[in-house]
Amino acid sequence: MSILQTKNLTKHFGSRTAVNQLSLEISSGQVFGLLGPNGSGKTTTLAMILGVLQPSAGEFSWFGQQPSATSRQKIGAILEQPSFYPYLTAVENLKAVAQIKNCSDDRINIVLETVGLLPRKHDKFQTYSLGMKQRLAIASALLADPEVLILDEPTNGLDPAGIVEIREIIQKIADSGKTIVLASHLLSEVQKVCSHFGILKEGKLLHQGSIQQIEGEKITIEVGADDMTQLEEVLRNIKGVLAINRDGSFYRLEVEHEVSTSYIMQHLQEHHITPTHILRKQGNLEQEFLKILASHA
Ligand SMILES: Nc1ncnc2c1ncn2[C@@H]1O[C@H](COP(=O)(O)OP(=O)(O)OP(=O)(O)O)[C@@H](O)[C@H]1O
Repeated sequence: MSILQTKNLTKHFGSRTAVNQLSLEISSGQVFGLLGPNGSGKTTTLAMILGVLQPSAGEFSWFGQQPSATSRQKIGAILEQPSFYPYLTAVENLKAVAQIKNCSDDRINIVLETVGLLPRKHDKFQTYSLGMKQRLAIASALLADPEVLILDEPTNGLDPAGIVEIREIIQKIADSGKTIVLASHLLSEVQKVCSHFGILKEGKLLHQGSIQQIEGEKITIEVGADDMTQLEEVLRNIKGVLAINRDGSFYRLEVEHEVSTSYIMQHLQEHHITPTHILRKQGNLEQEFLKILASHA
């Protein structure tokens, strides 16, 4: 089921085009990563689909319908760091949020459990670490039990342990059946947590696809040796090697999935070749990202 569809969504700020004819589709259950460098239009896109910013042109629909107050109620979002009261506890802060959102506060313990803050629920907000503050923000976005959760740079400023915690929480929320849209400039974060992604550059959507498709892509093995001519001859006769391309001091081989480095080594040893370099690489978002950016340079 289509959760969000945008058609030629555009936002101009004066003469600057922050989002340029963005058309994308997000389906139910996806964890969709909107990926792009700083200033590429991620926050502006999220602000438009949340009804915070008026698009200059284009349109979008939520749950297959025109955006409305009812559709907005099914969306939980953290666009900016929410302001919590420093002297209130997590529970007291969430009670205040429930009042503002006009929703019941009977899910407070459930959402605190989801973000791992139950044991600290009676501690004041000001005693929280940055990671805990971010987790409380996610809890507040989940309070009204939304179908969709929207997060802008959820791991910004966190240390590696904090990043892992947020990633696990996002995974848990996704496993519970919610659709998640997150903006990030961190490739590894998007690859680890997202099922689908879109790449924005200067407000334009360059690519939209699934992470699985990238990870299932061709395997490459880099091999170098002192005698590159002899190496090439041997490589050409190895079964499972699909293509050989020279890249500086090594060859980049496209290989079938079962081909391992030890299999290549075995063949090289039979011909008394000792590689100076051998490395197996599976398709990853970084390579794909660079390829896509290069093709739009
Ligand atoms: N209110 C505004 N007025 C003028 N220009 C703006 C405004 N908001 C954003 N912009 C510009 O629009 C472009 C896209 O900004 P946006 O914040 O959407 O990008 P982003 O990908 O979210 O980047 P970041 O990761 O830095 O937040 C930038 O050039 C930015 O300077």
